[in-house]
Amino acid sequence: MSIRLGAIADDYTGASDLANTLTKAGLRTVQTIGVPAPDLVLSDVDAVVVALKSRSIPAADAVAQSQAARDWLKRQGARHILFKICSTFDSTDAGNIGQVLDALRGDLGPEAGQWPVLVTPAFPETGRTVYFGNLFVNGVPLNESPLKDHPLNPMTDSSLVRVLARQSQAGVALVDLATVVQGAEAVRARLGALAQAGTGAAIADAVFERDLETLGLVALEAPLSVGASGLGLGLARALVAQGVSGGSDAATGAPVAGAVAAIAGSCSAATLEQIARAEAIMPVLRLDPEQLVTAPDAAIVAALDWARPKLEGTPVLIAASGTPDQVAALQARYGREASGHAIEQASARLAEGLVEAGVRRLIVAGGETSGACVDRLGLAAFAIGREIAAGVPLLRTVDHAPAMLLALKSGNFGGPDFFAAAVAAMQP
Ligand SMILES: Nc1ncnc2c1ncn2[C@@H]1O[C@H](COP(=O)(O)OP(=O)(O)O)[C@@H](O)[C@H]1O
Ligand SMILES: O=C(O)[C@@H](O)C(=O)COP(=O)(O)O
Repeated sequence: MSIRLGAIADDYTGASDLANTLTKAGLRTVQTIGVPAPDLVLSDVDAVVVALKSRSIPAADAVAQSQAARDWLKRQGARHILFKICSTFDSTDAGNIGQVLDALRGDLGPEAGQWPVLVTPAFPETGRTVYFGNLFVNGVPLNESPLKDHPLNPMTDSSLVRVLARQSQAGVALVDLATVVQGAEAVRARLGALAQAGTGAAIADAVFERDLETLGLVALEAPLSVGASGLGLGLARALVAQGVSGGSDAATGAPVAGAVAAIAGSCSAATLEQIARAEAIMPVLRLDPEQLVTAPDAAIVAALDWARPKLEGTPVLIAASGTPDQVAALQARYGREASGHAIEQASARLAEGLVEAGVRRLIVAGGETSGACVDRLGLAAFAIGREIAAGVPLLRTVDHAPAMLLALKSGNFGGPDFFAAAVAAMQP
């Protein structure tokens, strides 16, 4: 069967966030891990989100993987492709949002000139709004928010027109809120004028969901857009209004028993608070991040020895996460990429060890961390279950024995009691 919407997500938590939004809006949605094998059978599916781990890899690799995902989605019939980026625009001047946008747009050939690509990370449900091209996180300019201290993509400029212009050759302009609130016709007119001027990409302001509905309607008329779950919401609502699906239920299935464990690799302010709160309800092991870099084998053996005897009686949480000062100190000693990569790989090996020890319900906090864990576990696709917190659905493995439930949490998402909520949502 033909799908109507294809999405390429640049990380796994972002993919499940988008899949959650599309499902809630009424599209029957599947999340795949990477470009699916040719034998994956899709039936009764309106939207597919291909999850890549391409946010913090060399731009050329991100481009190649995104093009492969786009080609697969188009073969499934997708007429519109959403490149799902982070609602906090996580990227560096080296990429990868602009470079992937340029490549996907370039592949459109002469058609590209008609369509400046709409770009907006706005996601009001989680406090991300864009005004005059500036991104606000819960009312705080991006460069003053906790994202300024992100271990891999510190965001130090809230002007997305400037940020994207440093990454893209497309020529970047703004569709301002005054235009968006006038409705779809005004946005079309603005994009038409930008196309005439040779502009290839437009950051679109959006503060409320109705702004994203307008943008989704217009974006759907073009082959490509770039945004976070808010734009996904707009696209989904436009499709549902056109009669696509309109009756999706989150996936249910046989209860999954087996031990429950959580791994945290996000160093976001939200996750640090969630870990502290989890200490009141479950055993929490705080790993020594330096040991994870210098002597990971010993650290992993010790952590699994700590966890195994507890798993039968209680969920456990194992956290590498550190404060901005601790992260900065580790990075000064071992380098940003090397320490991030080493800790991700150690987290992935812990996930594998926990599953070998009987864990069937796994919570992971952190996008890159989730990517590393899911890859190590060899999971291919997820059905989308009920929402645990805004942007975080319960995931059920597809075609995987034994069946597992997962929650892949973006570092920034979830309330202070997220771990308790996730454990409760996984109860049979
Ligand atoms: N204590 C630490 N010091 C330095 N880096 C860390 C530490 N703990 C985790 N990391 C790394 O920080 C990065 C967090 O990124 P990610 O998992 O994507 O979280 P988020 O969802 O908050 O962006 C990962 O590369 C992870 O390995
Ligand atoms: O759009 C968002 O904020 C999320 O879907 C997302 O992409 C989060 O990324 P991480 O914080 O790296 O998990």
